[in-house]
Amino acid sequence: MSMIAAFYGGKSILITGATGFMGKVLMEKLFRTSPDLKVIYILVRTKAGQTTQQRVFQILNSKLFEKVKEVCPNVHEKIRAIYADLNQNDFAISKEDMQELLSCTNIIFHCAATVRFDDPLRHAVQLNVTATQQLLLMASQMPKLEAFIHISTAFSNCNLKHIDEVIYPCPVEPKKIIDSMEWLDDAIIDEITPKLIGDRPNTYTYTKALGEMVVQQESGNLNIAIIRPSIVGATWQEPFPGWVDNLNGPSGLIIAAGKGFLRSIRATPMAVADLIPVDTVVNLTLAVGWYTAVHRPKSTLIYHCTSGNFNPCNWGKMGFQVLATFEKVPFERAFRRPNADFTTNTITSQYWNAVSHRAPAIIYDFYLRLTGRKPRMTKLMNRLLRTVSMLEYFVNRSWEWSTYNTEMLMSELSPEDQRVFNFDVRQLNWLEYIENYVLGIKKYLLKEDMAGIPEAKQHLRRLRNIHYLFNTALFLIAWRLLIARSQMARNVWFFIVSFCYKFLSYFRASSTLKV
Ligand SMILES: CCCCCCCCCCCCCCCCCC(=O)SCCNC(=O)CCNC(=O)[C@H](O)C(C)(C)COP(=O)(O)OP(=O)(O)OC[C@H]1O[C@@H](n2cnc3c(N)ncnc32)[C@H](O)[C@@H]1OP(=O)(O)O
Ligand SMILES: NC(=O)C1=CN([C@@H]2O[C@H](COP(=O)(O)OP(=O)(O)OC[C@H]3O[C@@H](n4cnc5c(N)ncnc54)[C@H](OP(=O)(O)O)[C@@H]3O)[C@@H](O)[C@H]2O)C=CC1
Repeated sequence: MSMIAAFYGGKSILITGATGFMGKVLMEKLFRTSPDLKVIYILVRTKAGQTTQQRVFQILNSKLFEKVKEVCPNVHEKIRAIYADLNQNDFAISKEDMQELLSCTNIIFHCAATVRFDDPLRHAVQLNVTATQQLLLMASQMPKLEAFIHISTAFSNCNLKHIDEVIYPCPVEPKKIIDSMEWLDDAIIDEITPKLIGDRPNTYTYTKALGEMVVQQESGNLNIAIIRPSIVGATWQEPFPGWVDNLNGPSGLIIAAGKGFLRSIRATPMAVADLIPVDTVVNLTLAVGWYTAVHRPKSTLIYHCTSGNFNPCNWGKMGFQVLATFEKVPFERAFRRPNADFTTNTITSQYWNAVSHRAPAIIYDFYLRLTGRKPRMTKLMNRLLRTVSMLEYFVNRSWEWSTYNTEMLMSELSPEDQRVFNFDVRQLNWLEYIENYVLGIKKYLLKEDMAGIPEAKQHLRRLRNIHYLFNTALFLIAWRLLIARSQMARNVWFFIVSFCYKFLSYFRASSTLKV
């Protein structure tokens, strides 16, 4: 019997960010392994015209939850969606709901965050710092609370090369930052943002670091742990391989490459691609929840959920395997044939951006205009290149994360728990994982049918022929222009033609002799 699964039985669990990528997998695993848990409270806001109930209904009826429905048929009754907006005071939770949360919650998993790299500082602080502070305040009023698990990121201190399982202070206290957001206007905040984030690349990593400081400062008597995952990718094993439902991390770029939009990227092939499957993160999170509640460590423990020091994969290997998978299972209606060149040189990268990205977009838009349609490719390409430029920071560096606490926890688990809540990435086969990841993107994100693969392959063959034709035409035109202008080019041309003529004559003569 799994001790961790048994621990969550009968518990009331509060999850923030349950509608997000990680939150959904966390809920799924909890229901599947501990179907006798009492209730999962989730804080949900309304979005895209959907009520909180409709959002929950949609999640429970998704493919991800198919196994859960077999193990826990009454899952609908065990999930309690509470309307909440983490941007509002007291999260805009009603008095009755708040009362229930305060009096019943046993465990909190705080996953909600804004993960956008370019969020204005005010918004990122509100969600990643102030909301964390408010949740801690709520937690301190929960008499039955056993553990508070905060999800941060391994990149919260990405300005350092070696990162230990400790909280590193930021120069300005989070409380001061929170206060200043109340009275500074947006223009001034924008002006001071680069100074505040310092050598971090964006507001996301900076505010996640501030969030950790808040957790440390406001922990009081709470039993707290922090989890720092690296780049979270599709599921490795559970509930099935390759599940993914958003464009964050590498997923968006894999689509862009598979559809032939992204053909080159400024990335260091030997830099470590510190990907971590989402089910691995969830298994570690649940194990940490159990350990923190049962063993009550004296201080706040931080757990790095990374792959680099256990089983490293680099961007070159990843890119190669992604392309190899496109050969077997191409995406439908590609714009160009998939091909991704990694370059470390800024000038080469700019050259490829002009030749492989902007020029084809301009030509295609010209074609759209000619055929009476609205041009759109240049706009799309500009957005893609902006996205790529924001991710470049992470594909040109390697980090070392110490994993003492994660390894300690692994050794504390029973063999059964090590199996059911496996977070040992040494067992992960990267080539298989990346192939499943690409397949998962095709199935669950792009919703493409596997039956369409022959047609997609046919389409790629057509694109290859167009590519050859286009290059030949371009070469002939360039050559013709050169011949018209340069005596040297004419001489070379006559030399080649006469050489070919002599070769053919010799070949004809020798074949006549044989007869
Ligand atoms: C063979 C090749 C293989 C290549 C593999 C190489 C992979 C390298 C990947 C490196 C990843 C490194 C991630 C590091 C993560 C740090 C860890 C964390 O904690 S961080 C936690 C993880 N957090 C993140 O990863 C957040 C990253 N994302 C962002 O911060 C923002 O989306 C944005 C600033 C990039 C764009 O903002 P903005 O312009 O305002 O626009 P919107 O947001 O509204 O979207 C615009 C359009 O772009 C689309 N799209 C969206 N995302 C991506 C993507 N990743 N990619 C591509 N496309 C993407 C989106 O669908 C939309 O399309 P459409 O509707 O117009 O057709
Ligand atoms: N994905 C990754 O690569 C990594 C993620 N992490 C961390 O893991 C955690 C989960 O990330 P992930 O699941 O990928 O992120 P998602 O963007 O998929 O999910 C974010 C969640 O936060 C919720 N949320 C955002 N704003 C509000 C708000 N104002 N009120 C209520 N809820 C809100 C979202 O709700 P809604 O659906 O309504 O928008 C959603 O449920 C985050 O803390 C992130 O920093 C760490 C490392 C890597």
